[in-house]
Amino acid sequence: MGIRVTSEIKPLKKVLLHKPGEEIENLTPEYLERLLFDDIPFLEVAQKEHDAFAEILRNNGVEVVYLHELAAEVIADPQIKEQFINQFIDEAGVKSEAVRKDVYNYLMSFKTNEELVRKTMAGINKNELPAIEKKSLIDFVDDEYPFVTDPMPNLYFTRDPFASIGNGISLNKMYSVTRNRETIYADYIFKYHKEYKDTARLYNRDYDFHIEGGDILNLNEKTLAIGISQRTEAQAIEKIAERIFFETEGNQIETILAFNIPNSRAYMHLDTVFTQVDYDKFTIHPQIEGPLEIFELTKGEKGQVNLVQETMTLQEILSKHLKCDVKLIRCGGGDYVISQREQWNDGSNTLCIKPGEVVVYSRNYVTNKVLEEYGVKIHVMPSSELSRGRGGPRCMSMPLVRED
Ligand SMILES: NC(=O)NCCC[C@H](N)C(=O)O
Repeated sequence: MGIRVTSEIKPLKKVLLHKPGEEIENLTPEYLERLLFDDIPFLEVAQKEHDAFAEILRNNGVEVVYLHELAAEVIADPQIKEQFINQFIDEAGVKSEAVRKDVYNYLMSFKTNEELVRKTMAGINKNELPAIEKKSLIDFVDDEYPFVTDPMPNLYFTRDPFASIGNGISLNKMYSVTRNRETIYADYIFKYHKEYKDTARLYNRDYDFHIEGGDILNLNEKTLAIGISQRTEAQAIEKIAERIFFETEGNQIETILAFNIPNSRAYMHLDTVFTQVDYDKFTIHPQIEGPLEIFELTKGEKGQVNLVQETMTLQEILSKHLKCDVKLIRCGGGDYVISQREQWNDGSNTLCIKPGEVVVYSRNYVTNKVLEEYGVKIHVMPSSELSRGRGGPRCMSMPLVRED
């Protein structure tokens, strides 16, 4: 079936998740900021919350697939496995030949490929490897840093490393060093997995400019919204526009809307500040109502992308492109303190599983009540630990198939 996603709201059929694992237990206060966390979640509870999320999806007819399982299926081929491990070691920045050999042997020693993949995600502590016989200078220049390969604690935000667009994907170059390593799994899945290897790549991880999946919203089959944000550069949007309009086939996108949003962590991605919950309803961070600077990119003549700059409110721009009178539902209702608090825990980051039905975090109870008042059906998931990573249900899911 491959990838098929042309909307934010049509019935969700298949979704990619990653249940957080030991990578979370490899977070320490010193390195939190670099690893883009604000706190250390309690893994056992985070996993239970994540299972509850997956259960809600399954109970609503969604097939759930896990990142480590797809990656393990790919490396069932011994040659691909060897290539994967070597590339993983390169990208983890392991320099010493002796340590590279140890990491290679260690990863090869796992009984199952799922365990191997999980270990690459979790990070390898120095004390897991045999003490190396020091030969080259680099082996002597030891330091206090505990890891040979860093953990990837943000992997449970499957929304960001790649994004489904029509029947293609954008395999992203991420803003941060830590998250860039996450895209290796999608790289292998979209190169080698029998179900996904023919998927068109509308962007690639080796391109120059950064773009992340949380900034990419499929408004409808003809309109894509992308945030120019802390995580996504304007040049990346121009590049993906060229790929979509001129260099790839099979998508129906006619307009790309580039939303210029503030460059700060509070507005990390476009889906941090608004998500669609029904044909004509969005839940939003109250401070994003605008007027906003928006650029409309369309297919021009002779391989040129046409660009029109507009200043419009969020309500006006969404109504124009969705051809209906869009209602914006404010996170936290109208109250300043509540909206700030619930926005901090991704109150406007919902996962729509069919028009008018969304998965939400329990802790955003004020916003959730407002959603119900607007007639939106909510599926509430527990949220005390997962929310510490600063992402909500949309961030924690990558739709692979939505009904047309
Ligand atoms: N789409 C999203 O907003 N994803 C949340 C990502 C949170 C993660 N800690 C990050 O900073 O990248």
